Amino acid sequence: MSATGETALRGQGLYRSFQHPAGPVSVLRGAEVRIAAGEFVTLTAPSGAGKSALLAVLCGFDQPDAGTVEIAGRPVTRPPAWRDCAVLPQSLGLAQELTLAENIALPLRLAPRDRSLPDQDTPDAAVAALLAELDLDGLADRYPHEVSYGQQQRAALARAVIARPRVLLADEPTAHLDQRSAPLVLALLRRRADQGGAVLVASHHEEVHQAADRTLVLDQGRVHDAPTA
Ligand SMILES: Nc1ncnc2c1ncn2[C@@H]1O[C@H](COP(=O)(O)OP(=O)(O)OP(=O)(O)O)[C@@H](O)[C@H]1O
Repeated sequence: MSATGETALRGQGLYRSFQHPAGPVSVLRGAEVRIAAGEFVTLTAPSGAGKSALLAVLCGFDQPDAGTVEIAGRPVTRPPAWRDCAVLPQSLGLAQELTLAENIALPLRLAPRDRSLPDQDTPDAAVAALLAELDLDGLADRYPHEVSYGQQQRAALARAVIARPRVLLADEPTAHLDQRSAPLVLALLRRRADQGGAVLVASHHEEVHQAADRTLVLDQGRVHDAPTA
Protein backbone atom coordinates (compact mmCIF):
# COMPACT_ATOMS: atom_id res chain seq x y z
CA MET A 1 0.00 0.00 0.00
CA SER A 2 1.34 3.41 -0.97
CA ALA A 3 -1.15 5.76 0.71
CA THR A 4 0.48 9.02 1.75
CA GLY A 5 -2.09 9.74 4.43
CA GLU A 6 -3.13 12.96 2.71
CA THR A 7 -6.91 12.94 2.30
CA ALA A 8 -7.86 12.97 -1.38
CA LEU A 9 -11.60 12.31 -1.07
CA ARG A 10 -13.82 13.12 1.84
CA GLY A 11 -17.58 12.75 2.09
CA GLN A 12 -19.21 13.82 5.33
CA GLY A 13 -22.75 13.41 6.60
CA LEU A 14 -24.10 12.33 3.21
CA TYR A 15 -27.83 11.86 2.82
CA ARG A 16 -29.64 11.01 -0.41
CA SER A 17 -33.14 9.76 -1.04
CA PHE A 18 -35.11 9.30 -4.24
CA GLN A 19 -38.77 10.07 -4.72
CA HIS A 20 -40.89 7.17 -5.84
CA PRO A 21 -44.70 6.77 -6.13
CA ALA A 22 -44.51 4.08 -3.43
CA GLY A 23 -42.71 6.51 -1.12
CA PRO A 24 -39.21 7.95 -0.79
CA VAL A 25 -36.26 5.54 -1.08
CA SER A 26 -33.69 6.59 1.49
CA VAL A 27 -30.31 5.37 0.18
CA LEU A 28 -27.64 7.35 2.05
CA ARG A 29 -28.23 8.12 5.73
CA GLY A 30 -25.23 9.91 7.12
CA ALA A 31 -22.53 8.17 5.07
CA GLU A 32 -18.91 9.13 5.81
CA VAL A 33 -16.06 8.31 3.42
CA ARG A 34 -12.37 9.16 3.57
CA ILE A 35 -9.87 7.91 1.00
CA ALA A 36 -6.21 8.88 1.13
CA ALA A 37 -4.02 9.65 -1.86
CA GLY A 38 -2.38 6.40 -2.93
CA GLU A 39 -5.12 4.13 -1.59
CA PHE A 40 -7.03 1.48 -3.54
CA VAL A 41 -10.28 0.92 -1.66
CA THR A 42 -13.25 -1.23 -2.56
CA LEU A 43 -16.92 -0.84 -1.64
CA THR A 44 -19.28 -3.74 -1.17
CA ALA A 45 -22.98 -4.03 -0.41
CA PRO A 46 -25.95 -6.06 -1.62
CA SER A 47 -27.47 -5.12 -4.95
CA GLY A 48 -29.66 -2.05 -4.57
CA ALA A 49 -28.00 -0.86 -1.35
CA GLY A 50 -26.78 2.37 -2.94
CA LYS A 51 -23.21 1.86 -4.17
CA SER A 52 -23.83 3.61 -7.49
CA ALA A 53 -25.73 6.39 -5.73
CA LEU A 54 -22.81 6.94 -3.36
CA LEU A 55 -20.26 7.07 -6.19
CA ALA A 56 -22.41 9.59 -8.08
CA VAL A 57 -22.54 11.85 -5.03
CA LEU A 58 -18.82 11.49 -4.31
CA CYS A 59 -17.85 12.62 -7.79
CA GLY A 60 -20.28 15.51 -8.03
CA PHE A 61 -22.55 13.95 -10.64
CA ASP A 62 -25.37 13.91 -8.16
CA GLN A 63 -26.13 16.35 -5.36
CA PRO A 64 -26.68 14.95 -1.86
CA ASP A 65 -29.73 16.12 0.07
CA ALA A 66 -27.31 16.93 2.88
CA GLY A 67 -23.61 16.60 3.53
CA THR A 68 -20.42 17.69 1.83
CA VAL A 69 -17.85 16.21 -0.53
CA GLU A 70 -14.30 17.50 -0.80
CA ILE A 71 -11.55 16.51 -3.20
CA ALA A 72 -8.07 17.54 -2.08
CA GLY A 73 -9.68 19.77 0.53
CA ARG A 74 -11.89 21.70 -1.89
CA PRO A 75 -15.64 21.27 -2.41
CA VAL A 76 -16.27 19.00 -5.40
CA THR A 77 -17.46 20.90 -8.46
CA ARG A 78 -20.52 19.84 -10.43
CA PRO A 79 -19.61 18.45 -12.88
CA PRO A 80 -16.13 17.63 -11.59
CA ALA A 81 -12.97 18.57 -13.48
CA TRP A 82 -11.48 15.47 -15.17
CA ARG A 83 -8.24 16.13 -13.31
CA ASP A 84 -10.02 16.00 -9.95
CA CYS A 85 -12.33 13.07 -10.38
CA ALA A 86 -13.17 10.57 -13.09
CA VAL A 87 -15.84 7.90 -12.96
CA LEU A 88 -16.24 4.61 -14.73
CA PRO A 89 -20.03 4.20 -14.45
CA GLN A 90 -21.85 0.91 -14.98
CA SER A 91 -23.38 2.41 -18.12
CA LEU A 92 -19.83 3.26 -19.37
CA GLY A 93 -20.95 6.49 -21.08
CA LEU A 94 -18.76 6.13 -24.17
CA ALA A 95 -19.57 8.61 -26.96
CA GLN A 96 -20.98 6.41 -29.72
CA GLU A 97 -19.89 8.76 -32.52
CA LEU A 98 -16.23 8.60 -31.45
CA THR A 99 -13.76 5.74 -31.93
CA LEU A 100 -12.28 4.02 -28.90
CA ALA A 101 -9.07 6.03 -29.29
CA GLU A 102 -11.02 9.29 -29.58
CA ASN A 103 -13.09 8.40 -26.53
CA ILE A 104 -9.99 7.61 -24.50
CA ALA A 105 -8.27 10.87 -25.53
CA LEU A 106 -11.33 12.98 -24.73
CA PRO A 107 -10.30 14.11 -21.22
CA LEU A 108 -6.98 15.37 -22.58
CA ARG A 109 -8.75 17.36 -25.28
CA LEU A 110 -11.35 18.77 -22.90
CA ALA A 111 -8.82 19.76 -20.26
CA PRO A 112 -5.51 20.16 -22.12
CA ARG A 113 -4.06 22.68 -19.72
CA ASP A 114 -5.19 20.71 -16.73
CA ARG A 115 -3.55 17.41 -17.54
CA SER A 116 -0.43 15.85 -16.11
CA LEU A 117 0.98 13.46 -18.66
CA PRO A 118 4.63 12.64 -18.15
CA ASP A 119 6.70 14.97 -20.31
CA GLN A 120 7.65 12.28 -22.78
CA ASP A 121 4.02 11.26 -23.42
CA THR A 122 1.96 12.76 -26.20
CA PRO A 123 -1.81 12.17 -26.10
CA ASP A 124 -1.46 9.62 -28.92
CA ALA A 125 1.28 7.77 -27.06
CA ALA A 126 -0.74 7.77 -23.85
CA VAL A 127 -3.78 6.35 -25.68
CA ALA A 128 -1.64 3.68 -27.39
CA ALA A 129 -0.08 2.65 -24.09
CA LEU A 130 -3.47 2.23 -22.43
CA LEU A 131 -4.87 0.28 -25.39
CA ALA A 132 -1.91 -2.10 -25.16
CA GLU A 133 -2.12 -2.40 -21.38
CA LEU A 134 -5.80 -3.31 -21.53
CA ASP A 135 -5.47 -5.80 -24.40
CA LEU A 136 -7.25 -3.49 -26.85
CA ASP A 137 -4.51 -3.43 -29.49
CA GLY A 138 -5.96 -3.15 -32.97
CA LEU A 139 -9.27 -1.69 -31.79
CA ALA A 140 -8.28 2.00 -31.68
CA ASP A 141 -10.28 2.97 -34.76
CA ARG A 142 -13.39 0.95 -34.00
CA TYR A 143 -16.57 2.55 -32.70
CA PRO A 144 -18.08 1.30 -29.44
CA HIS A 145 -20.81 -0.67 -31.24
CA GLU A 146 -18.11 -2.52 -33.18
CA VAL A 147 -16.47 -4.10 -30.10
CA SER A 148 -17.66 -6.33 -27.25
CA TYR A 149 -19.12 -4.95 -24.05
CA GLY A 150 -16.03 -6.03 -22.10
CA GLN A 151 -13.83 -4.19 -24.59
CA GLN A 152 -16.03 -1.10 -24.26
CA GLN A 153 -15.72 -1.38 -20.51
CA ARG A 154 -11.91 -1.42 -20.69
CA ALA A 155 -11.93 1.55 -23.08
CA ALA A 156 -14.11 3.47 -20.64
CA LEU A 157 -11.63 2.69 -17.87
CA ALA A 158 -8.76 3.91 -20.06
CA ARG A 159 -10.67 7.16 -20.59
CA ALA A 160 -11.20 7.50 -16.86
CA VAL A 161 -7.50 7.14 -16.00
CA ILE A 162 -5.80 8.95 -18.88
CA ALA A 163 -5.82 12.40 -17.27
CA ARG A 164 -4.57 10.91 -14.00
CA PRO A 165 -7.45 12.11 -11.85
CA ARG A 166 -6.82 12.64 -8.16
CA VAL A 167 -9.87 10.49 -7.48
CA LEU A 168 -10.93 7.55 -9.61
CA LEU A 169 -14.30 5.94 -8.97
CA ALA A 170 -15.22 2.74 -10.78
CA ASP A 171 -18.57 0.94 -10.63
CA GLU A 172 -18.19 -2.81 -11.21
CA PRO A 173 -15.15 -2.44 -13.50
CA THR A 174 -14.72 -6.21 -13.90
CA ALA A 175 -18.40 -7.10 -14.28
CA HIS A 176 -18.11 -8.17 -17.92
CA LEU A 177 -14.52 -9.36 -18.00
CA ASP A 178 -13.00 -12.82 -18.24
CA GLN A 179 -10.08 -14.26 -16.30
CA ARG A 180 -7.59 -12.82 -18.77
CA SER A 181 -8.94 -9.24 -18.74
CA ALA A 182 -9.91 -8.76 -15.10
CA PRO A 183 -6.28 -8.88 -13.84
CA LEU A 184 -5.33 -6.23 -16.41
CA VAL A 185 -7.99 -3.93 -14.99
CA LEU A 186 -6.93 -4.62 -11.40
CA ALA A 187 -3.30 -3.91 -12.29
CA LEU A 188 -4.27 -0.57 -13.84
CA LEU A 189 -6.32 0.41 -10.78
CA ARG A 190 -3.38 -0.48 -8.53
CA ARG A 191 -0.98 1.53 -10.69
CA ARG A 192 -3.23 4.58 -10.48
CA ALA A 193 -3.11 4.31 -6.68
CA ASP A 194 0.66 3.79 -6.73
CA GLN A 195 0.94 7.01 -8.77
CA GLY A 196 -0.82 8.83 -5.94
CA GLY A 197 -4.45 8.61 -7.01
CA ALA A 198 -7.27 7.71 -4.65
CA VAL A 199 -9.17 4.77 -6.11
CA LEU A 200 -12.62 3.63 -4.97
CA VAL A 201 -14.19 0.63 -6.68
CA ALA A 202 -17.69 -0.73 -6.12
CA SER A 203 -17.74 -4.44 -6.77
CA HIS A 204 -19.44 -7.74 -6.01
CA HIS A 205 -16.29 -9.70 -6.94
CA GLU A 206 -14.08 -11.19 -4.25
CA GLU A 207 -10.90 -10.98 -6.34
CA VAL A 208 -11.37 -7.21 -6.59
CA HIS A 209 -11.62 -6.87 -2.80
CA GLN A 210 -8.57 -9.08 -2.37
CA ALA A 211 -6.55 -6.76 -4.62
CA ALA A 212 -7.46 -3.67 -2.56
CA ASP A 213 -5.80 -2.06 0.44
CA ARG A 214 -9.07 -2.11 2.38
CA THR A 215 -12.77 -2.63 1.86
CA LEU A 216 -15.74 -0.52 2.89
CA VAL A 217 -19.26 -1.82 3.44
CA LEU A 218 -22.36 0.23 2.69
CA ASP A 219 -25.06 -0.88 5.09
CA GLN A 220 -28.34 0.86 5.88
CA GLY A 221 -27.09 4.03 4.24
CA ARG A 222 -23.87 4.24 6.24
CA VAL A 223 -20.31 3.23 5.44
CA HIS A 224 -18.23 0.98 7.69
CA ASP A 225 -14.84 -0.70 7.40
CA ALA A 226 -15.22 -4.34 6.42
CA PRO A 227 -14.21 -6.73 9.19
CA THR A 228 -10.70 -8.02 8.56
CA ALA A 229 -10.32 -11.77 8.16
N1 LIG B 1 -33.58 7.82 -9.68
C1 LIG B 1 -34.02 6.94 -8.79
N2 LIG B 1 -35.33 6.96 -8.39
C2 LIG B 1 -35.77 6.09 -7.47
N3 LIG B 1 -35.02 5.14 -6.89
C3 LIG B 1 -33.75 5.07 -7.25
C4 LIG B 1 -33.18 5.95 -8.23
N4 LIG B 1 -31.88 5.63 -8.38
C5 LIG B 1 -31.64 4.59 -7.55
N5 LIG B 1 -32.76 4.26 -6.87
C6 LIG B 1 -32.89 3.21 -5.86
O1 LIG B 1 -31.85 3.46 -4.93
C7 LIG B 1 -31.31 2.23 -4.47
C8 LIG B 1 -29.81 2.24 -4.69
O2 LIG B 1 -29.52 2.10 -6.08
P1 LIG B 1 -28.04 1.90 -6.57
O3 LIG B 1 -28.07 1.78 -8.06
O4 LIG B 1 -27.18 2.94 -5.99
O5 LIG B 1 -27.67 0.46 -5.93
P2 LIG B 1 -26.35 -0.43 -6.07
O6 LIG B 1 -25.92 -0.78 -4.71
O7 LIG B 1 -25.37 0.27 -6.94
O8 LIG B 1 -26.91 -1.71 -6.82
P3 LIG B 1 -26.20 -2.75 -7.85
O9 LIG B 1 -25.18 -3.51 -7.04
O10 LIG B 1 -27.35 -3.61 -8.28
O11 LIG B 1 -25.61 -1.94 -8.96
C9 LIG B 1 -32.03 1.13 -5.19
O12 LIG B 1 -33.00 0.60 -4.32
C10 LIG B 1 -32.65 1.81 -6.37
O13 LIG B 1 -33.84 1.16 -6.75
